[in-house]
Amino acid sequence: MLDDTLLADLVADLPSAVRLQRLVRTLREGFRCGAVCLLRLEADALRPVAVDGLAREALGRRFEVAHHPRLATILASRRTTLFAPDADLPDPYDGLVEQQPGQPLHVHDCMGISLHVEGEPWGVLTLDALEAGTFDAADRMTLERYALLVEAAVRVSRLEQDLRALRMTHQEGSPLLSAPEARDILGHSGVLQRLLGELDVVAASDLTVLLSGETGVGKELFARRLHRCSSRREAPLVQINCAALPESLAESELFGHVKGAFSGASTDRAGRFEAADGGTLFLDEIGELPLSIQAKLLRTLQEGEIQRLGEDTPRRVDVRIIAATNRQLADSVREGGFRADLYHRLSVYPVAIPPLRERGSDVLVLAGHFLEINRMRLGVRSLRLSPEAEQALLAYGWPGNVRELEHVISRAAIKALSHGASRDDIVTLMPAWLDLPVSAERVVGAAETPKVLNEAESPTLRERVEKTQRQAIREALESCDGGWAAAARCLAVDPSNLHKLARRLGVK
Ligand SMILES: Nc1ncnc2c1ncn2[C@@H]1O[C@H](COP(=O)(O)OP(=O)(O)OP(=O)(O)O)[C@@H](O)[C@H]1O
Repeated sequence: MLDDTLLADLVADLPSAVRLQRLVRTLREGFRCGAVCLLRLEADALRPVAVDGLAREALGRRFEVAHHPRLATILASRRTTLFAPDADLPDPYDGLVEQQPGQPLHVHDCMGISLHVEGEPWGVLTLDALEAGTFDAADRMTLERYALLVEAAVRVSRLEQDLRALRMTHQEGSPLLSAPEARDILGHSGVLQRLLGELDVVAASDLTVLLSGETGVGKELFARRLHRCSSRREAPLVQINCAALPESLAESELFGHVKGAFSGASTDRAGRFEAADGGTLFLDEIGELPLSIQAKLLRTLQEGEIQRLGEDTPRRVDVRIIAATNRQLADSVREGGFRADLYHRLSVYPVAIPPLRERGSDVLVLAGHFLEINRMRLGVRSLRLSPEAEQALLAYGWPGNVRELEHVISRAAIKALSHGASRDDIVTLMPAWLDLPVSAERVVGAAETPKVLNEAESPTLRERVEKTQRQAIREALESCDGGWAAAARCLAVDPSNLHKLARRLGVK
């Protein structure tokens, strides 16, 4: 019966995340245990990719193999490892297994097996039960048989991913992306996953990207991912925070200087543009750049050349720009604090990163990630959230977004310990430790529910790109008083190409 279900899912046309999720559910039902977790090996850590019976925040955890002897033991063997109920090795899921009222607090039976795909260790599968004696020698053998099916499911999912990446390559004429390894942006919500999909495509395009979003939404992580998924990934990603740049130093920081250019310039020095040559320059907090420097930046973007301070000859640079802002730059343009032409030049491909309160239960996945970091940092056996604390996190509005969540969890863990919680037990964080201000409670409204687009409704990539191109051309024309030559310069494209493109897009 179990074999039939697993085999049917293996050949069914399912998204890979759904296939793996169904697989762990089927195994949990088949083994009648409390929790099943499929973890993928990434460098020195195991990351859950599908769980059933564990708290949702488990998906945000990352278990360093060196700190989890049970997982290390499972990984080291090709056979099933069965831990005796009284084994004194700490269980990574202590406190994370969903419990029925009256069930014991700690996991009692645990077994697991390592998984190998194409001859390489891929990860592990673990099964946990809250009652001692749930697993016996026969289960051990059965798990070994099923491990082959799980490996097959993983291989199918991987092939599907490769195929999708390959299709994208043909459509876009770009090199194969390394997207599967770019996994540092945690979250499973539809709104985030769609954005990441879009980001991986735009990464390969070499377009200038303007990332916008509230403070703490992860703009820097997105910029890093864009670089990592681009053909420039082997070249440097150079970052500069425009808000921390005094006007007097900004020009030399960005473009460099020669000896004697100003008092204190004792040697020639390259600026960030030259440092990023061949790679990406990330201009963080671009909205804070002084107006005088904005003009120089615009010239560089248009001409692909920089001039070191004190030097006459320009130097060519090949740099992709990613800019980020937590301001409404269009408002800054209207108010005169930001140049319209630079704004259009930067927002060739604008990406709005949604605030945390619009990402549904991602807040729990991220909380799991920060709980695991704090568990290790503080040397606690297990750190988890009470159901009430989970509700409080889901209900809060997160004006400081992920950064605020990170601080809230770190603070709560320390408070719990300083109020007497024992490091050797399961430390459960209660709402009081989270200390969330009541004023920022989230108002859940229709606007916050991410709309799930079906295939028919969802615009294709080409439609999205064309829409953005149309908008960029209109805005450039508007700011150049309808002058095509000036608009072409503003967009850094050849005027005849601009005419052709505008005709094709119906702008002309
Ligand atoms: N999806 C995510 N997964 C994991 N960590 C995240 C995620 N988003 C943000 N973070 C973490 O939250 C913190 C804030 O992120 P980041 O500095 O990228 O935000 P930002 O949008 O650039 O903020 P600001 O506008 O204030 O500079 C960082 O520690 C980052 O690693």
